[in-house]
Amino acid sequence: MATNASYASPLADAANAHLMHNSIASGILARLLSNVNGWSVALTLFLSLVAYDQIMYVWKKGSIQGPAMKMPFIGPFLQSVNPKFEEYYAKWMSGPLSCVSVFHKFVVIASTRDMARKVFNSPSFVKPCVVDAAYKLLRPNNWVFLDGKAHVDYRKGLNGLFTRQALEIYLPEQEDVYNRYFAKFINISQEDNKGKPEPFMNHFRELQCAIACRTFVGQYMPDEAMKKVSHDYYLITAALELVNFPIILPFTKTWYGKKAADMVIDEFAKCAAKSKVRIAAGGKVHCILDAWVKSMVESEEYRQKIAKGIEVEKPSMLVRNFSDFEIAMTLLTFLFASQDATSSACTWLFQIMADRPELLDKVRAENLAARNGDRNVPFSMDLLEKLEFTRAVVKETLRYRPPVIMVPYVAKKAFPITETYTAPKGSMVIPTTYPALHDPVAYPNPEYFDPERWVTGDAELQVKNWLVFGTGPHYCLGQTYATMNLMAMIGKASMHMNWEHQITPLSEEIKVFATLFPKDDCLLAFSKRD
Ligand code: HEM
Repeated sequence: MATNASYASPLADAANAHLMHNSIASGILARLLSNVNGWSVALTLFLSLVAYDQIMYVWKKGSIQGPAMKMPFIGPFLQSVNPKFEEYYAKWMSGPLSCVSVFHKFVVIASTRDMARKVFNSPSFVKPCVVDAAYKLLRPNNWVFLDGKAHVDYRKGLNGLFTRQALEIYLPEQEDVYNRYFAKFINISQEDNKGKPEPFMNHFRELQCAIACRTFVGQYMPDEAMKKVSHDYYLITAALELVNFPIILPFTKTWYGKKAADMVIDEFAKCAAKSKVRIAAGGKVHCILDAWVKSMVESEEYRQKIAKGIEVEKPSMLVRNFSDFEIAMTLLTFLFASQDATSSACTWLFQIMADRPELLDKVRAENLAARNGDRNVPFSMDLLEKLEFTRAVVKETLRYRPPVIMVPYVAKKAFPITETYTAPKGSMVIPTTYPALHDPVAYPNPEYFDPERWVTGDAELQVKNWLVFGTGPHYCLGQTYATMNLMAMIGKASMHMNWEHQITPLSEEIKVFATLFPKDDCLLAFSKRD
């Protein structure tokens, strides 16, 4: 039957319709595809990624200050390669919280004192991340990246290396370095330069590296190795930009930095091996490494006696045994934390004293009086503690030109910094120190260098603003040592040397090389003081 013959079930109809649609669609697709080539696919993909990158940026930025759009992918990467103090300053002034996005990194900057303190004091939300490249250079399993209890426990084992009693032991090594370097400075200025000033920033970097190495590892490191560490450390600093290219490419700054860091770890590991032998043989403690190794030996003896059931007094610092490599990694963090900051403070201190002779005269008079008129009296903690005005000069230098202006942290989870803004998980959150230290309420007339504010003024009471060494669980381990070292340095220099500063239009301008330095690298000429 024709009707029956023509009968088709609804299913069959649907299948036919589907086939028909398919053939139409494949026709359209074929026509579209005939216009598609590799380039248009790549372009579409690229534009989608650009759009995704922008949308994510705008979403993360939320209500805080920052550019409305970001430069696709790289953001202000080129600016961060050569950071300018003025640009940072403008960013801090733009609002209490502001942001940038460089490559995949979203960065939140906490500018005001209270915002900065909030970040420093929120260990349940943030942990230090240093900068990206630091993980690669210092190694990801370095103690400075530990968090929470593991960090507190590790740090407890290091605190004993920086007590007043311990710091006193390291003074003779430091005095020896200052004697040698001051003689060298005079020689450079008088013999090589015939009294003409030259930039001293790099000499100060070498001096501070020598001080650090002698304090950390004493005489275990030969002079030649120390010079190499000082020279190559420059490459480590150069590698640590706020944001680096994500992978280490050969012959880039990070590549050279990594090689230098490996070399420094290797040198420190050799020192650790030597110290273990010497201390085991009953040698005296001369440096931080010796003090640490000694506490390992004492802790081990204690554990063995307790295991045998012998009652003994617990050592003040109970630590486990560390391998030479572990010790070397930790010493590298000390160098990493100290080298740039102390070099910066040292450079400003010499410049500021030269530019303000009336203050240098006061430092001189105080140092001579504390040494009972004999300028050759060696360093001691008693002596340093008498130097009230010298301490004020050092503190004012650290306030006026804080070496560390920003401390990168990373948000471990979404971090509600204010009621209206939450930093997304994984973002870099950076508390700044400069605005708090130049806050006119805490430090009236903040652009004026005034040590008296620490003596007769109330600067000492402004503890909330004193962020030079950070605050919270990661505050600077070396702050007492650093302050004492700078006091010892400038006091001793004032006893034995005169120095002239050639002021240029760039002397008071600030350049950022990890820390702050005068833009002209501080042109000085030293001479012997009779
Ligand atoms: C003028 C010199 C120095 C300045 C301005 C300075 C400043 C700082 C700052 C701002 C922090 C971060 C603190 C935080 O996150 O709350 C820090 C951490 C640290 N500093 Fe210093 N520092 C100086 C010298 C030194 C020296 C000489 C050492 C020597 C060992 C040192 C060892 C450390 C260590 C180990 C940390 C990390 C502490 C931790 O994570 O627990 N610093 N420093």
